[in-house]
Amino acid sequence: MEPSTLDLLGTVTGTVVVTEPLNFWGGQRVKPRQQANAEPVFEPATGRVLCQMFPCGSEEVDEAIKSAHSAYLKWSKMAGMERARIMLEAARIIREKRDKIAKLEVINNGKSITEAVVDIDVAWQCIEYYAGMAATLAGQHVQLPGGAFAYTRREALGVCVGIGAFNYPFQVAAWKSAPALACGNAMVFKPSPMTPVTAVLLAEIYKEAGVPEGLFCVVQGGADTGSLLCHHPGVAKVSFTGSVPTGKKVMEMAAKSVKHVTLELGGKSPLLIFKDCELENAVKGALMANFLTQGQVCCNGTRVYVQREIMPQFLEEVVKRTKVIPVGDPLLDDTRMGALISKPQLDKVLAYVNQAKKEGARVLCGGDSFVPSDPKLKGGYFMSPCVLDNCRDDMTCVKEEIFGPVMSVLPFDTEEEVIKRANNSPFGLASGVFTRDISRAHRVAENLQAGTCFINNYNISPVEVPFGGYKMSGFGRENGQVTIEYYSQLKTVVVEMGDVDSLF
Ligand SMILES: NC(=O)c1ccc[n+]([C@@H]2O[C@H](COP(=O)([O-])OP(=O)(O)OC[C@H]3O[C@@H](n4cnc5c(N)ncnc54)[C@H](O)[C@@H]3O)[C@@H](O)[C@H]2O)c1
Ligand SMILES: C[N+](C)(C)CCCC=O
Repeated sequence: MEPSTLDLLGTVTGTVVVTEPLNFWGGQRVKPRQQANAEPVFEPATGRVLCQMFPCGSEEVDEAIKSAHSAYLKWSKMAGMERARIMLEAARIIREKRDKIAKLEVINNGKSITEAVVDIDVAWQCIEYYAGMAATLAGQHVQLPGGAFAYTRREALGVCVGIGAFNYPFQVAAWKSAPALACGNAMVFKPSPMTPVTAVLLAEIYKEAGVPEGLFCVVQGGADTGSLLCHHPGVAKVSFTGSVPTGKKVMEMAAKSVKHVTLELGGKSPLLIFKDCELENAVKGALMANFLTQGQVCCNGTRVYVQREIMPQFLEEVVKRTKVIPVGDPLLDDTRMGALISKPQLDKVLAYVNQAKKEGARVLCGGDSFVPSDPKLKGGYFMSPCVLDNCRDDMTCVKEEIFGPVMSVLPFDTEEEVIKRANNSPFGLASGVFTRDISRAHRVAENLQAGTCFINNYNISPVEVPFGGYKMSGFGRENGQVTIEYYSQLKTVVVEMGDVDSLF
């Protein structure tokens, strides 16, 4: 038997090679049927090939969906308490394997181990949270005239597809599968082709916990495989996390057979810092809003509006702290920023910084590619975190999602003005406000057009609270109680107790 990927992990950056199959259905890893279109997957910290990703074709997608469907038939008939018990066991196994899963996530994604450990914790917490909800799913009883009555049943949808982005590979798989499974659905999950290695671990964990074979399947691939999933007649719902352009295509494909859709898309979120804020917290909040996962976070507050009177103090402090962020080997405990996902992504982000300079922004720090002193990291996709000043609302760096460690800072004068400017964006994923004025904080939260508003903090997303977008950042929600509604449907049963009163 081949050693498990997790056994390979007593190791350091630059040494892991993944050779095991990364597809999973029918209760086991499945070898790719054809090797023709293999794509190399890179370790971002070194630029070395970590593994090959073999995209699934139509027969493989079909097999996975059939396998998921047969599991769904069993799983959806189980009591909520039975499903909960198995999901709690899955959460326990993830907790037990947390450090190893986190390590593999770092090797494939490039984020720091400190962050990856939190991501894996959030993943098991999400499964635990929805396990707790599985037994609470219930309908309503409605009394009708003449002793008749009706009741509602909250039923599963069937086979749901999850399509993930590269920035939170394991966590996204958990955020999608946990509510899906709690409601009695099965899921076929397709990770990003750049981060294929950890979703299959989740599949193995669900299996070990006792789900029916096929309940959580993994198919690998990019746009073509994703499109096969979105068109497949055996799929009831697509939950997509990714960019706006791809999200539009997913919605279009799903519309052809009227599938349910959840879209978790991109953002360009505003963070409003008022002069009455607690400045040190506001600076820390701005760093949290911009530099997690090398800035590749959908809800990042990348438009930082600072009230003019405190701009000099804010800039001095934020630049001082940005300059000392330790960038380097993501597997080291002291590292706080690892490598971007790919060379093209690094080049794209650096090009955004150059464009910003051409349009009149001033680089206060960072914005260059970075080569750590450790020779094994010389081929990695690192850059120094960047703060841009002199920004205007019409600049590309303020309008477009950069998806890299680049903070754009803009001055403002009044509350009314900054709310208008903050809302002048097609995106609406998140927002934030720092102020000591409690009335202002809630007024601003009410008036910002975004799915989340953080008051006096940023980028904390406990699994108990819903997460999702307004406007072009998408619709539907992940996490929180409400997500149950996005993975279930309501059946009404009407019961006559007397004779039929026919008009004919
Ligand atoms: N709102 C959220 O919760 C959230 C979370 C993470 C990332 N994101 C967004 O994701 C983007 C970055 O991730 P990315 O670069 O992986 O996004 P992407 O849109 O390039 O890819 C996302 C996924 O879609 C798949 N895909 C590509 N073409 C497809 C098609 N035609 N049909 C079906 N699937 C297809 C990809 O293979 C990948 O799995 C950013 O815009 C970011 O803001 C949003
Ligand atoms: C866990 N965060 C930081 C809220 C990120 C959620 C997923 C967005 O990319």
